[in-house]
Amino acid sequence: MSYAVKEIFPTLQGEGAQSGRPSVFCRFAGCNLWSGREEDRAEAVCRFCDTDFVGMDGEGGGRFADATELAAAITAAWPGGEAHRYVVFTGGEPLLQLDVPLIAALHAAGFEVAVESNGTIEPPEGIDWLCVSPKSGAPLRAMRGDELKLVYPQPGLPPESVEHLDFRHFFLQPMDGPDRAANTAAAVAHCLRHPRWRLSLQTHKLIGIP
Ligand SMILES: C[S@@+](CC[C@H](N)C(=O)[O-])C[C@H]1O[C@@H](n2cnc3c(N)ncnc32)[C@H](O)[C@@H]1O
Ligand SMILES: Nc1nc2[nH]cc(C(=O)O)c2c(=O)[nH]1
Ligand code: SF4
Ligand SMILES: [Mg+2]
Repeated sequence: MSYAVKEIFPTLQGEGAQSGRPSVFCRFAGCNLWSGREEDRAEAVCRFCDTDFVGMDGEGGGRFADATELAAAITAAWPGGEAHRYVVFTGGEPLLQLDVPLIAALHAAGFEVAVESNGTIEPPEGIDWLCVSPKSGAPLRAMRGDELKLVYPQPGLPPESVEHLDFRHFFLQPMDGPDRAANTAAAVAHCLRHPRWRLSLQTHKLIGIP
């Protein structure tokens, strides 16, 4: 299978339990919950997205013919040595494209493989770190994983509705946008009253890195 990639870049994981970890981000093009076009946002299932995942025109983006070719590009973007290699597949929705051959090619190159998913698609075998971020109005099919990262608040998707699921970590991430300050205060208040939940800040935005 070939892969449509928006961008590939090294940075620190900004969110969740792996926050601060050196990573290569591979952002796939396309999502099943929004076209990515501003004129479609108001009618989309997911309306608060902070990301441009349209096209293949970003840094290191393009069409990759097979798993070997994409794994080589990700390896070339890794800034460190042979140890602690970590790739984060995101998007858009990475589980529209991530498959067993690509995971195998990255394992062969010495990477741990992490995924940021909206949870609507059953994940392939072999993912080392699965972050699921459910979306109100979308079916949730990935009901276990390493971290559940709920963008907060989402009308129709209260934390209580997902906190029984089989995850090691539960995070509330304040919804960025015009109400970010109020959303952050509300998330802090919820965590204090419901200590199963911890706060995830988008730390890359705070320090101005990608
Ligand atoms: C751009 S999404 C891509 C991965 C996947 N489609 C998903 O939604 O999980 C990456 C992460 O950013 C989160 N996110 C998107 N828009 C956000 C916003 N406005 N505020 C806070 N987090 C946001 C998502 O919930 C997800 O955890
Ligand atoms: N630094 C950094 N950390 C991130 N964690 C999840 C991100 C994403 O867009 O999936 C993201 C991102 O875009 N940048
Ligand atoms: S599911 Fe993820 S990539 Fe798709 S629109 Fe929502 S936040 Fe953006
Ligand atoms: Mg992001």
